[in-house]
Amino acid sequence: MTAPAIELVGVDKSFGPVHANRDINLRVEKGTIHGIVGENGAGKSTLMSILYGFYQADRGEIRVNGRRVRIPDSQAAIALGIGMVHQHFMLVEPFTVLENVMLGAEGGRLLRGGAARARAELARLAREYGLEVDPDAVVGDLPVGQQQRVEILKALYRGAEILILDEPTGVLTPDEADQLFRILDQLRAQGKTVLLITHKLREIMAATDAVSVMRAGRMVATRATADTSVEELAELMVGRRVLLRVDKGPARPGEVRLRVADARAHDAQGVERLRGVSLEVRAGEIVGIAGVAGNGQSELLEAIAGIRPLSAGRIEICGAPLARPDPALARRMGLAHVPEDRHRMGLVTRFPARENAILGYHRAPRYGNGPFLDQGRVLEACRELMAAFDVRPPDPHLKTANFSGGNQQKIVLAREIERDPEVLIVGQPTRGVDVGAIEAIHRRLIELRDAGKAILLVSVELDEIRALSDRILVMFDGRLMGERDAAADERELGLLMSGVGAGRAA
Ligand SMILES: Nc1ncnc2c1ncn2[C@@H]1O[C@H](COP(=O)(O)OP(=O)(O)OP(=O)(O)O)[C@@H](O)[C@H]1O
Repeated sequence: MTAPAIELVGVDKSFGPVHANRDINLRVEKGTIHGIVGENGAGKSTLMSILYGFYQADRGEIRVNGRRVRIPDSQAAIALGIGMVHQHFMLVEPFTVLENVMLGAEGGRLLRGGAARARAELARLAREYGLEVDPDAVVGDLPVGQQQRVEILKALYRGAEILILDEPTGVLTPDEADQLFRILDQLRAQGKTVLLITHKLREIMAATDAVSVMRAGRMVATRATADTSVEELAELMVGRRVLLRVDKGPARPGEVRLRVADARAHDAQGVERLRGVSLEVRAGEIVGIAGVAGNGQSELLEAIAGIRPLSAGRIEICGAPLARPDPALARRMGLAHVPEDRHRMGLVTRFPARENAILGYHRAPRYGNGPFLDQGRVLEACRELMAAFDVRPPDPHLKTANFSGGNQQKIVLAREIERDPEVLIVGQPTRGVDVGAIEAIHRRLIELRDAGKAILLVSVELDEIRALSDRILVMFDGRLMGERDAAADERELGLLMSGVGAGRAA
């Protein structure tokens, strides 16, 4: 019998009082795709970071291909044939694909071969694994799906036999995700081993051979994928049954609270991203915007939030025009905004959680009088938010960067949602969030709707749009392609999302 590609025995890791990995045993067979699932903060990224040499385990043994190894840093991991595709890509944007792939690769290899050899090797890898990318393209100009291919190519170029992918589809369009899974299949067919971390249980069911479940730092189960189900995995992760559907009654829409009239906006390069968008959201309804990422949804949210200026058109919040692009003004008019990209906009990760919990709201009277914050009140508010959204650990003093990805997302959601806004605009509310937390977030959004709030939801997850929305608008190429109700046929929505179909929304 061949030795497993990876074997962990009794791996343990703490960060101060946080026991992130507890006595982990794991066996990953060679030539398989092995999924790792678990709630936010369960310890998945920590475990992968130990394998990639970012962190050192406090105790335990790592075996690669049957041999006991030490992995003091990422160079050592690479030398052992372990490659990592990060959630946030580690590419140098102004450099070309070829330069990025060569960058930091073993010096000797470059000297012997030079760029021509690297180019030939890149072409071979691209052919073998279906990883086509233009070697001379500037990485910053590529769509995320292609940037991710560059990350994979970089790992393969360094001789990776074992690839770790941490939530690789979070930022991908459905089409890009399909392509990624085809690439993973090819990698497996060539004998490579893939470790896949994802919150999307459907991906686990479709793509993996085996799946291991983590809960509160422990490895609680490993199953052959064929022998398990989404329901069982969800229950193993969360420790209770999870409602995978949202229950909601009919909407009772009231007054118009958000109006966008013929909005046009450009990006930094001068390209028109919003090409005359008009929509209304009433009190007591959720309007969902479906669409493949990059069709103007982000620009629409930013314009409404007062972050991006309009080149034409108008935005009204609670009956009054938003006079100028100013996020603080939009907030005072009754708007709350959960941005799509929490790293770029929602959080300052080097601040402790308590500061992020009031970010943008620090002038509110409840946090003190005049220019001085009442730290006691800030702490109390932060603790309340953390409890309402089950942020783990519920420690207001912890640096935000040290929360797991999903828990960072919960901090932003809690801050924006619990301010009692009249209008809530939310981008990708459950990206990177575990099934149990998705259930809670969805329930909260429906409660807010039923309490008479107007909610505009942007999500690339069609399931999420269909589960929550009372009306669905489909966005394509900076325009709204049509309006459908929540019972709309998935295929029809899919066609509208790809720009096919008529019936422009009012
Ligand atoms: N550098 C660090 N310092 C302190 N605590 C940390 C650090 N890194 C991680 N943690 C803590 O370790 C625990 C496990 O985090 P980890 O990122 O491994 O979770 P995860 O399962 O990957 O979660 P998610 O699904 O949200 O990405 C969390 O409680 C987290 O706050």
